[in-house]
Amino acid sequence: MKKVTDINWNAWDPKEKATLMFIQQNNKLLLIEKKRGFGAGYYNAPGGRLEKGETWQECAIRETQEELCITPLDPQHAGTLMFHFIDGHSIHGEVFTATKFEGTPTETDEALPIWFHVDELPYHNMWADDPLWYPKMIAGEKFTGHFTFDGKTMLDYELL
Ligand SMILES: Nc1nc2c([nH]c(=O)n2[C@H]2C[C@H](O)[C@@H](COP(=O)(O)OP(=O)(O)OP(=O)(O)O)O2)c(=O)[nH]1
Repeated sequence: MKKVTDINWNAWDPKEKATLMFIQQNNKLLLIEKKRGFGAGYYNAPGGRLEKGETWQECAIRETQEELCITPLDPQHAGTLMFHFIDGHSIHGEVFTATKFEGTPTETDEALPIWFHVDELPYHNMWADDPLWYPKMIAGEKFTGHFTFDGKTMLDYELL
């Protein structure tokens, strides 16, 4: 299925569930250069797969602790992303934001922390859908995105 309208997103059953955590302070976003795993080499937010028994928010906090050695404070739910890959892979992502955190962002095996001004984001080295929904997230507007991908190539999308 290549078009987002080919998919019944209400009945869609993702193979994976994952989170993203965006720390935003003074018009800057704390991103990572992802060093390994899915999307390695891209800039992204810290995040990763939901583990059994944890909530989305607990996952977003845990992954940020694991990848950057910091603890986001008072995370807010920002949006929902659903990715369908034509090879059968699929990921449901929940996006969180926070303006405060404890600790010092530190490089780990998984991630190198880098602050970017919101007007100078490295979209050329990010997932193709990111420029579509980052502006809403930065503006604090809730969003839901549906996307079809062939590998790294975005085929179709709708943003609600
Ligand atoms: N910004 C953005 N993030 C995406 C896109 N697609 C996608 O999977 N992600 C995120 C969701 C997850 O946080 C991350 C994939 O992480 P993952 O946890 O499934 O994979 P991983 O290989 O890093 O595995 P692990 O850390 O759980 O061991 O990438 C996208 O199009 N844009």
